[in-house]
Amino acid sequence: MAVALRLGVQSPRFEIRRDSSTSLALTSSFFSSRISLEASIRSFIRKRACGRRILRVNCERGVSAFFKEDEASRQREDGDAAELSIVMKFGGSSVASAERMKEVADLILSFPEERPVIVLSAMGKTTNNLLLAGEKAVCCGVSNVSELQELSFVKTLHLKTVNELGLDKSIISVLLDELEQLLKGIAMMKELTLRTRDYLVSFGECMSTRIFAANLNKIGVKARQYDAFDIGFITTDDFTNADILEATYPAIAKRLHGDWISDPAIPIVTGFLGKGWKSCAVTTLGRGGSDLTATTIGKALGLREIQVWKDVDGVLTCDPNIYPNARPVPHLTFEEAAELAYFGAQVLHPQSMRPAREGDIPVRVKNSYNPQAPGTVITRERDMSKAILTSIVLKSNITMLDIVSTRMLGQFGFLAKVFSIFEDLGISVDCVATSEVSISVTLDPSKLWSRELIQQELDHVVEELEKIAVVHLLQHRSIISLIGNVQKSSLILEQVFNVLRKNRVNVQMISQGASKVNISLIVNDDQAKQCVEALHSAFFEDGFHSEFKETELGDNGSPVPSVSAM
Ligand SMILES: Nc1ncnc2c1ncn2[C@@H]1O[C@H](COP(=O)(O)OP(=O)(O)O)[C@@H](O)[C@H]1O
Ligand SMILES: N[C@@H](CC(=O)OP(=O)(O)O)C(=O)O
Repeated sequence: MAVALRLGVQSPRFEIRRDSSTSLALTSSFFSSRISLEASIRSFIRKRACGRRILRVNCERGVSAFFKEDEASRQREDGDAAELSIVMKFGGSSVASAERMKEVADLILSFPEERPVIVLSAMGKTTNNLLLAGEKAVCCGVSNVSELQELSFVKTLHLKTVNELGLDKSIISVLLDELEQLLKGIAMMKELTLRTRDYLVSFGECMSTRIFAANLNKIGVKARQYDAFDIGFITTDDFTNADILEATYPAIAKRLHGDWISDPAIPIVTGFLGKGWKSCAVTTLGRGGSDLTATTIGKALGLREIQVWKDVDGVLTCDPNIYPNARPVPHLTFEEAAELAYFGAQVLHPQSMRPAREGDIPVRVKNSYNPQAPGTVITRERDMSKAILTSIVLKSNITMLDIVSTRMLGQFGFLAKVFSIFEDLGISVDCVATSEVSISVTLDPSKLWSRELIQQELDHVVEELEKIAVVHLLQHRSIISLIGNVQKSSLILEQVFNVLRKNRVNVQMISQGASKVNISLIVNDDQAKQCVEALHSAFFEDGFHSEFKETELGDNGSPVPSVSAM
């Protein structure tokens, strides 16, 4: 039996067949007559409920019917009304010029079977230049704003791109004028607040997306530009480091999905930006926040995959700027990727894994300069049986505090008191090592990403802690985080200490993350780079896995057949 639902001219055609591969929840009396059904339908709406796709068909006289669909039958039977399938995020390095914008457009079109949502960052180094222009505007005087080198850079880059793509400069000229006005306002006020800073950097993403969408339309691919702050990205009012609020998910799903159904066009969304729920002002999600925009859209729309396109062949075994021999890591779990990002790997925004993990949507990290490279796939689980070390992350310029209780051994409540001081002062802690009477902690240098832990704040912490303990403040330290299989921690640590001993490096603190994917070592800043190089060579280049192939014993004491460093 085939039941065809044909909707009016404003709605796309929709047809459902009742066969073995389609599960429909219908009441037979309702579908007794195909003719009356065709006549009675007014509208339909697709949504997700309990992890399933539901089609709600609204008929005359308020009658509604609900259909449960499986993905395969929906794809097959719903050709022209197919839903958005993936999100593709391109970072600043991927869209740094007109040439790059063309290449990215070609790249998107090389996946004709996909119906992507595109998220873009600002072009190249635009964000940094806008921030510098803002800082200089504070003290340069209103009449000198137009001459600011950074403003000229931003103007020239965008106008040149528009020109080279053969687009009308009116798509960005209003924004460029507004930007200059804003900088003059900053110069007049002699002040750059965090709120103004967010508004200032938002011009980068607003311009890149307008240019990209206009270019797609010019080459005949229908695209629609969106400013994230206008379509439901609702955030906290923590300017420069805002958090996405739950209300965002239904709001952006409704807007993007609704527009797509009524008039399909590739959505081009500004990364990094949101709207504060109380202030209604533009907010940003922290540096590199476009990754988070992409994963948020992925979860909101229940997409099949989230792709983040970078300028490297995926997540690498370490930062290629620290050690050029780094290699791509083929597979990571959400946990590993989150830990890696949190402990300083610039490649992913620290919060970006959360929506992907909650929606259980795979994230693929790819290279827009080398699309053939397989990249890194990040999923909920992976086969850890052969995994030892996955990646090494270095975070420098860390402050460490050694806090020793002045009270007797056995005094309870010491840890609680120490942490309540951090809480009161709003200071977040990275690594912790404790004994009954002493505690060592490292302090997050980027604290909330926006302001450095300034000396004044450090002095304040020490002053408070000295009321209950003897405190040693140790600066210029580095955290080397070893992301991997902590089930194999003895093996990892044995190798680590061999390497460090050979290199005459003393570890000052060691901490094993509760997440079970991270061992952190604290060393002096001036020894850190050399340590990372030596550790990378030992784990990824010097036949570490084959060496252990022969000797390593499994959990039950029997030899482990083979091990690999990834
Ligand atoms: N472990 C790592 N793996 C890959 N890239 C890393 C790693 N650590 C740091 N990076 C740096 O991150 C950069 C890619 O991230 P990012 O600058 O955010 O790209 P985009 O601006 O294109 O989104 C790389 O060019 C590389 O220098
Ligand atoms: N443009 C913003 C947001 C961003 O995500 O950039 P990128 O994807 O180029 O790291 C920044 O520079 O922080």
